[in-house]
Amino acid sequence: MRMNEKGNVYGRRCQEDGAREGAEDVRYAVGLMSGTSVDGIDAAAIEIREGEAGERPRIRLLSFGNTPYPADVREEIFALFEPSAATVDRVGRLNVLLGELYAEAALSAIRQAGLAPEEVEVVGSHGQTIYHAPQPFTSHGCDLRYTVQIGEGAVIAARTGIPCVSDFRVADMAWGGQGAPLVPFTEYLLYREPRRTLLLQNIGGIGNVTVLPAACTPEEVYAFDTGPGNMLIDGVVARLFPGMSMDVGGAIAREGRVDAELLERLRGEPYYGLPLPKSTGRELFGAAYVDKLLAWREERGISAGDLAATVTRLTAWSIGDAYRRFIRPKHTADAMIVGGGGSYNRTLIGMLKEELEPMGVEVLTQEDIGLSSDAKEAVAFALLADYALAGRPNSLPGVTGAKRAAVLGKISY
Ligand SMILES: Nc1ncnc2c1ncn2[C@@H]1O[C@H](COP(=O)(O)OP(=O)(O)OP(=O)(O)O)[C@@H](O)[C@H]1O
Ligand SMILES: CC(=O)N[C@H]1[C@@H]2OC[C@@H](O2)[C@@H](O)[C@@H]1O[C@H](C)C(=O)O
Repeated sequence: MRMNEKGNVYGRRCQEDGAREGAEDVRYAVGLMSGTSVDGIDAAAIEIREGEAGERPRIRLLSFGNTPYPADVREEIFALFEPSAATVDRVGRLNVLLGELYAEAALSAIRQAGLAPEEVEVVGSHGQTIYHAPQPFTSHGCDLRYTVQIGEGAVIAARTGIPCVSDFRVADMAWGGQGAPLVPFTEYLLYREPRRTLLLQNIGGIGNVTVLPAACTPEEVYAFDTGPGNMLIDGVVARLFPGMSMDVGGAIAREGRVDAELLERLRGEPYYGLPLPKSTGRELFGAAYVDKLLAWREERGISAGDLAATVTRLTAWSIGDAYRRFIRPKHTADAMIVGGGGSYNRTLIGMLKEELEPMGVEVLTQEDIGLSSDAKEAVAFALLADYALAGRPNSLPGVTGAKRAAVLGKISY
């Protein structure tokens, strides 16, 4: 497991705070996240201290690492995004293989944290989304929606000897919700402030934003997917720059020129205007969308670098557009804190500042506030699992559109 530099820095900060406390008032949990960018397995070991009633829990990151997927596994995941290829036997095989890889990543994070598996109360594993269908369809008089995350929790529990909470999204859908985004529940717990309205923007494969109005109650939080995060940038770079899977630091886009006409066409995507709540994924912004982009590039005769610059600008624009359209009419934000791998794309962050700072929103990254952009979602799934294991509701129905809050996650002992 490659330890993340920021995770180590955070770990050192924790050490400086003093030795970890005894087991009575402290719990340890591990969170595993494999997101839509399919860059591998993020694993975080955290310490949770329960506050007094009404207080927020206090979290410390003890270790964090990202284990890239083996190349053949990554290829198989991408293959299964295509529903006709995702036959039951292929999905079944990958489900148990991912369970094994997730268990290894969890054990590695536990070792790095200096813990023994017996000290860890729960592993929360998001799994790998291979299909997400939040728009309801009707069958036999029932309104149905579905989402598929694989990486068998029973395998994780068996290999680690620790209860595992997995498959979080389906319970929210069972109550009529989008099943996403789920991280806002933890953002409400950990980031809300009495005087400032904050936007927590994740730029992973998909982009999603959480609005935490100053002194908000859980009911006042709202969140939604803004559109592509790094998905189009990665898609274009992988197809046009052999051997590359991302625009490291935003170097390619920095050299390119935005094609105004293509940008205008891309802004017309209906998703951006859809009302809340809403969520999206590779079903819309995946391989078929990148094929379309490459065809338009040919048609307009623009360079590979210009296409990368154009989709980077589109991504920043979609986040600014989401603020203008859905947030500013209700709340004036003081700051946006960006997390996810997109934080490391300096060109994207620069463009995001150009979008938001003229509207008075300061743009910061998780690192700017002393945390880790990489670790944030893995930490969130550790905390969601801690709630699930205790049978405590861990969802925000106002965010997902569900009829009620629920205990999300299935427990494998
Ligand atoms: N140094 C870097 N420079 C530019 N981009 C980077 C860098 N590091 C990571 N990224 C981008 O971040 C992506 C991974 O982000 P992240 O791990 O947050 O996504 P995810 O969790 O898989 O997605 P989601 O949150 O949508 O489920 C990579 O695919 C890449 O595009
Ligand atoms: C179905 C699915 O996996 N959705 C992811 C995806 O990646 C980002 C965005 O789209 C968000 O809605 C969600 O993940 C985060 C972790 C969430 O649920 O908050």
